Amino acid sequence: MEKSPLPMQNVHRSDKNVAGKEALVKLLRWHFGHADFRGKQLEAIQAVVSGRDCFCLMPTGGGKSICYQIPALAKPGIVLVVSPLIALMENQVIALKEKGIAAEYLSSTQPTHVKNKIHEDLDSGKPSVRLLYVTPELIATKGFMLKLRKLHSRGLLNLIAIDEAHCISSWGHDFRPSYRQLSTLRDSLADVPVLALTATAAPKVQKDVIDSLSLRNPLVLKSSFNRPNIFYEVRYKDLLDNAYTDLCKLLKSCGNICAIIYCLERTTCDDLSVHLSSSGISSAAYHAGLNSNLRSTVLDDWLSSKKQVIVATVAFGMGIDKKDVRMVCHFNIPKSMESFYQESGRAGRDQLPSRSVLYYGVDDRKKMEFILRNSEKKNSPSSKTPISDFQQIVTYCEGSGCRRRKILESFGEEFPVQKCKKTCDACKHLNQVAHCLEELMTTASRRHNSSRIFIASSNDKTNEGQYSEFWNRNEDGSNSDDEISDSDDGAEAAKCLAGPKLSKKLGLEEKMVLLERAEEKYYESNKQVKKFEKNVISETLRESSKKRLLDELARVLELLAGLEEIDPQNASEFLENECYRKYSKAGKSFYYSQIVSTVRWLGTASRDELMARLSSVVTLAREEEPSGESLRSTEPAENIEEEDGKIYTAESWVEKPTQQKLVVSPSRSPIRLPPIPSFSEFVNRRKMKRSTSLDNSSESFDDKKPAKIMKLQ
Ligand SMILES: Nc1ncnc2c1ncn2[C@@H]1O[C@H](COP(=O)(O)OP(=O)(O)OP(=O)(O)O)[C@@H](O)[C@H]1O
Ligand SMILES: [Mg+2]
Repeated sequence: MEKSPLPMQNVHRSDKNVAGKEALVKLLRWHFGHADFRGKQLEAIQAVVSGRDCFCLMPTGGGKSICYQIPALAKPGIVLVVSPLIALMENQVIALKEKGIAAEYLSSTQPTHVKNKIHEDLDSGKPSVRLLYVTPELIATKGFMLKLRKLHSRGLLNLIAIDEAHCISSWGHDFRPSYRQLSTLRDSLADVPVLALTATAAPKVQKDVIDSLSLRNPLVLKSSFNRPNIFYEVRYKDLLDNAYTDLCKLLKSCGNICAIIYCLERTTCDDLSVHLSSSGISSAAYHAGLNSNLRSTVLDDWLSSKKQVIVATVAFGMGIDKKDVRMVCHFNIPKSMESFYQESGRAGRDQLPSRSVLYYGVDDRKKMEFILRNSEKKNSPSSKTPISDFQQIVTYCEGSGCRRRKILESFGEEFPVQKCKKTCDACKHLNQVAHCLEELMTTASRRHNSSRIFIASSNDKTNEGQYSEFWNRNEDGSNSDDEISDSDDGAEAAKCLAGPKLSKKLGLEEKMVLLERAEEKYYESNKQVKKFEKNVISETLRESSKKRLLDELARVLELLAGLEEIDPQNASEFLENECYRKYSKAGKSFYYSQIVSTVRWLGTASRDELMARLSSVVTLAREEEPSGESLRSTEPAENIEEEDGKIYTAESWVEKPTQQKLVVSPSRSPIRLPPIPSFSEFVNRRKMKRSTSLDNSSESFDDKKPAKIMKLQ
């Protein structure tokens, strides 16, 4: 739809009019339909329109885009917008075009003829484009910089807006090295005003951004980071019978809402999504482990409200502009207050009442500490200290007192508690939260003594007992910090959002090459004695795994009263032995993944499923130890099935529970071991499985229980 040019002609009459409130409000109403400016929008616009640099700190969803979109309409010429994600650029350009505003973006993903057309327009004496979105990489090219200089020399470069400016800072949560190259802008285009926009409130990031972009006497605008429409709440996993069930109930109690659930690991996303779907909640998993087509479908379904709940890693992040997200839930503790704020801030962009729920667990905390300490060790001492950032979010969860205040204080903003107006659990249910914290202390110390804690201690020097799915991926050569930030996923997500046409083949092939190399490396390094020793499943590890299973079993049996026939000690040994039998050859990564899956299964298994799987232990408790004869005749069927190419997971046991009463002593069973797949076999199976599920995904994504696979990528 083309808008009449009337309001623009009005404001172009004189410079005074250009920066005048009345004229700017007119543009806002005319083009965007908003009644008035919000927060500091007007100040930012007036500053840049009158030629001053500006640093604009506004919360997520605060309306930063308007701060450079209105200047593009207020003055002739072009506003150059630097954006970190193609998806972000594309979304904004589409939205602007729908409003009749001439906007374009330039990226390597566009067809050449489209790019050529934009360049022709820029080279013409009177370009029609008002907002040009580009990547930081393009700015760094000589050719494009030359073009900008030409535009500038013709008086056509109005403003340079750096969106998501925190990406320039290594202190920021989304550091992009390519943003560093933007520092050359000031040298080349000295007198073009620069507007830096971010929702990252940390003072060190702010300073870094201002210094890196060489902003001159910038107008620094900071809006309050308070999001009054979000209710903040923490739930304590250690005090819940089952966090999955709790989340399910919570979502159901809210009706058919649109929600995001953030998880640390891809497997949790898959698991949780299956669990929610089986409980009748329309949900889908989203993470970097899915191929780009599937991610695109999941995202489209969620954006169009076909799916209500998206269960994602932090790959699902920047640039997601869905206004009616009513709940953001962190199923695992995030790595910093900054991340938490950004992610929870995706709720309630329409300013309507929304919720942030964080499920806090002591195990999760220890796991994250472990990962962060590892990444701290890898980084140089001068870089950021993730552990100290992490402490803030731990205090948010473990401390009493207003949650909102804790968030705002961590950003250096003072916030009197009475202003919270009972919009966090700690202010609304003071006694209840205090009671939970007390109980948490007792439970945590009891559990610590019983050594059930997942990662024994973050300061522990030994490797034993510190294995998580993250640890597995580390072992396979991946970078744990990448896993937390899923930093590559940003670009992947961008490609995915920008359209299925974008290099999907390339991604897969590249991935395959990398995986094959990883496989070669794996076997090569396996030749080394040291590495081999590292991969051996030690007795200590087996003991700690048994304990972990025992603790979970004891908890489950207490919950499901009436299962006295199952002796937890025997049962935990049986389950551990199952894992050992299957994966002793493959090494501790495989073995431990299986233990983790089994523990997870125990947490969700029904009475019948438990009885079916542990039937041999039940019998064992009542029967005499069998003779060697009977051992051979009772080989379990599920192992034979697995040789037919099934993926070896705890879930495959769950889906096909044996009805046979196995009268076997687990430690003496002559059961045939399933073949251990090579790395590429494993990956190929995954690939085949995915493409099959992709074929069926449109009609039956929900109905299918995706087979759980071990984390190797
Ligand atoms: N003055 C205004 N009045 C009403 N709505 C507004 C106003 N300014 C912006 N909005 C709306 O607020 C929403 C968020 O705007 P925008 O995407 O610019 O936020 P942002 O600050 O860039 O957030 P993020 O940090 O997530 O990128 C949009 O839907 C936009 O239309
Ligand atoms: Mg924005």
